[in-house]
This record gives sequence, C-alpha cells and structure tokens, in this order.
Amino acid sequence: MIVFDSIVKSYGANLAVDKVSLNVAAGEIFGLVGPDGAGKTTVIRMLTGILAPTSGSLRVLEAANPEEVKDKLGYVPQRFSLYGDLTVMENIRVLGSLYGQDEGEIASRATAILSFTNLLPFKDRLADNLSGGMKQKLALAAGLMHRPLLYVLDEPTTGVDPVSRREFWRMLYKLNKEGTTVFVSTPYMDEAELCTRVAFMYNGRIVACDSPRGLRRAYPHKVLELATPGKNVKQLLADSSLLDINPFGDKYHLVAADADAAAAEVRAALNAAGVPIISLTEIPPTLEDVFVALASEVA
Ligand SMILES: Nc1ncnc2c1ncn2[C@@H]1O[C@H](COP(=O)(O)OP(=O)(O)OP(=O)(O)O)[C@@H](O)[C@H]1O
Repeated sequence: MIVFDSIVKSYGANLAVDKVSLNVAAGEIFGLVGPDGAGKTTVIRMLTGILAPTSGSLRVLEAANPEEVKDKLGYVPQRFSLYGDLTVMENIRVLGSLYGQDEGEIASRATAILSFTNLLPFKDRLADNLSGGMKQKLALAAGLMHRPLLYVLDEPTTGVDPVSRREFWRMLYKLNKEGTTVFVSTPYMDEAELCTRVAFMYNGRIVACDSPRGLRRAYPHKVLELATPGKNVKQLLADSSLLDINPFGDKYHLVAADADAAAAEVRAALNAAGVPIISLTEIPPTLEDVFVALASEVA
C-alpha cells in the first residue's frame, strides 16, 4: 500500500529525511514514532504528495505520485484548521463539497461520520466552542468524508487529554476493522504500543521497524524499575555497571546487562548512602526503553 525506497528530503543543507525505506501493507495500523524534529511530518508530506522527495522513489496505493490517488487518501495534518465560526456539521459539509460530493451524498455521509465519531449531539455547536479532544475528533471526522482506503494522520492527539486520546484510538481501531489502512505519526510511546507495526524515527532516519512485540524482543538489555524517594539516584549510581539510568514518571528505569548483579549493586549503593528503596524489580522493557537505547546507539 505504501512503499518508500531510500527516500531523501533535504531543505538546503538540512537533511530532514535520510534514506528512509518503508513498506506498509493493506490493513495495518502503522505508527511513525519519534521525537519532535525527527522528520515525521516531512515523511507524511511526501506520502500525501504535498512535498516531493529530493531523491528516492515511492509508491502510494500503486501510484508513483500520491496526487493521483488523492480521492482514496484521507489526511489529517498536524495543524488542522477548522472554521471556528462554522458549526461542526457545517465544517464537515464544507470538506465534503471540496471533495466534489453532491448534496445528498454529503448529508448522508456527514451524519454517518458524526455518529461514528460521537459528535452528532454537538453538530450545531460552533467549532470554536469545542474542547480540544472534540476538535481532534472533528479533524478525524473531516478526513473521512470521502471514505479513504488509506488514512494518514500527523500527530493527531498531540495536546489532547489521555481520556480523549484513548477514545480517538478506539475510533482508529474501528475504522481499521472496517478496512481502512492507517498511517499515523506520534511522539507518544503508549500510542506506539497500539500500532500493528512501528517505525522508530530519529534524526531523519528509521532506526528500527517491527511490531511492538518484535521491537521489545530484540532489546538486548535488562530493565530494572526502581522506586525510591531519593533524588540523586544518577549520582549515587554513577560508578555502577549500569548501562543507563532514565527517569520514568516517578520511578527510574535502570538498564543493565545482568539484572541480578545490577540489583545487588544498586541495593548496596543506595543502602550505603542511606537512601531507602521502595521497590526494585526487573520488568519487561517498554517501547520507550527500546527507543531510548536505539536513539543513543545512533546519536
Ligand atoms: N520547510 C522547512 N524548511 C527547513 N527545514 C525544515 C522545514 N520543514 C522541516 N524542517 C526541518 O526538518 C527536520 C524534520 O522536521 P519535521 O517537521 O519533519 O519533524 P517532525 O518529526 O514532524 O517533528 P515535529 O513534531 O516537531 O513536527 C527538522 O530539523 C526541521 O527543522
């Protein structure tokens, strides 16, 4: 459905996308995951035909130029602009008419989509008066007016509260079950977990691409989760054999080659400093652990 072959995009001397190759099959929820500035938006702009690559070749829905398959492609850009002074229903209808749909088609499709996105009760509300989460849902709804085969979303949940994010993902799943392939970029690792496959992007490059389970399985280290009220953990463990120490919410993830040996070392160092340990246990690596390790390998 999507093939990127050694795609490069540079802005002058700035190499935004560096030899990216991707292969996305029909039916996937494919996640492009990476921090701000990694190059995700640039990839998506090439995928949707807004930007042309500097070099390399791509195919989207069998076409070498995504412009040719625009009618089968839905796109929600990072900064989706709604008409604040129009209602929810009016916003949707405007988009329908942009796609050249006739009045009857627009009316029935708009109602179906607003019902799908749970926005029907708010159809007469001005877009300006929607909450952040509802605005995102309206953006999602708008991109569905023409029943896309491939749905491309650029960081659709950035700045949205966790409950709305979950609901948004439930809708993506529902859409996917109905046969739409989803390509979504996100900076959030919990969202990466929800994808069928994930490409990790860092500094313009894809540093790994696999299912969330496959990515975790390939992780070469052990992770210990440490809960402690101590504040200077990094300093206290600076001379240990730990490979990395990363704050993780109100805990720490300690990366080690040998979990048992590292646990003994950590207990000894914190005990010696009089720092209490609330818990210290080996846990399976999270995708964030995997990404941090991959990013430091290529940095
Ligand atoms: N029009 C442009 N001109 C020059 N440099 C650009 C342009 N657009 C993007 N860049 C640069 O290309 C790199 C990748 O940017 P891109 O927006 O694709 O990243 P991103 O992963 O989507 O991050 P963000 O979430 O911040 O948008 C960055 O270094 C950015 O500054």
